[in-house]
Amino acid sequence: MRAAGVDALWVSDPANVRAITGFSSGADGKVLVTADGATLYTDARYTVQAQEESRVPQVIARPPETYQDAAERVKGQRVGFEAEHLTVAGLEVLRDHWDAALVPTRGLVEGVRLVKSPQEVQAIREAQALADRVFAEVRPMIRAGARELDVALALETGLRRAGAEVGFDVIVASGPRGAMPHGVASERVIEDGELVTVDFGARLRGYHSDMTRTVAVGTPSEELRRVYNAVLEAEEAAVAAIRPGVKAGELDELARGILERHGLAEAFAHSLGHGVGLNIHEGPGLRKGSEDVLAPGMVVTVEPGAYLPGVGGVRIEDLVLVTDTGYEVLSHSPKERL
Ligand SMILES: CSCC[C@H](N)C(=O)N1CCC[C@H]1C(=O)O
Repeated sequence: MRAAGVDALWVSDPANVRAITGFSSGADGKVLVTADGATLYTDARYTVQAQEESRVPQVIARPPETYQDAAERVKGQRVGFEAEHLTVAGLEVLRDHWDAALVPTRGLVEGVRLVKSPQEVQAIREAQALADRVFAEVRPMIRAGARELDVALALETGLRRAGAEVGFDVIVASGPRGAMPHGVASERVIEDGELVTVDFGARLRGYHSDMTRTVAVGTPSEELRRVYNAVLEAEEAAVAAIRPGVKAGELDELARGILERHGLAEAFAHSLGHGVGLNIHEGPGLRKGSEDVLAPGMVVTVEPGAYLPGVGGVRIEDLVLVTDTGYEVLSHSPKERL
């Protein structure tokens, strides 16, 4: 906050509210951070929950009382707000209520969230272990004649039964639908000889897991197998290069270079990966030109893909913890060798 030139910070992003306070209904809370500490603002629907969960003092109020209470604390100060999250209307409300200089800030709390605490790593590790178990149960369902939707439903039910939430809309993209990186499950029936991309995650105690496997149904064409093996080579090489001090952009470049050598540069339509935590997508960004430097305690995905419109696609993704000396792969579901 000092480096950003602010005396106080108004936190409105739900994941940042949760990260600072531990309050799990971040969307219905705000946090004011001042030199004296942090205060959670939420309303009477959450009195008991906030007392149970929050590690910072709470004020139970509804707007406009919320802003009036905070106004006393920020009078005459430079108060940062989260420019990437606060709406224009939200900013107008602050202007109406506060006698303070409002300063846009970016990524202050997100910067602290890049490196996970041991408790956060444990939640992500457990979420991924649970997702691995569910995938092993559901894997036999991925065969000719099954609908993508039914595979997704089985994964979702498995996650919920195991006590987790579904981290994001389950992607099950079979045959030509595999060319859509975000091909959420449809009514399409899987056919023999196809590749099926399955990308899903659990959310446990607020923390996400993320993993993709592309599975073969019967014997796919030589072209599809060639693409699969190229993506696997890129994925394994990028994972093996993970260690503290490496620039995230260099990992993307490494994977992209391998796919380029296989003639698949154009087919790799997204970045190599991203950090995972309270949000499914957070820093560091494993993308072209990223200057983010990996450090122990970061949890990232490595997920190169190749997407061929009208033909199909492949993505292989592991969830990886950056350790003091290198990396630990947290996702353990087997990867097929084609
Ligand atoms: C909507 S959450 C998608 C999770 C997935 N593992 C993922 O992060 N991606 C799939 C395609 C690329 C990458 C992304 O940037 O969305």
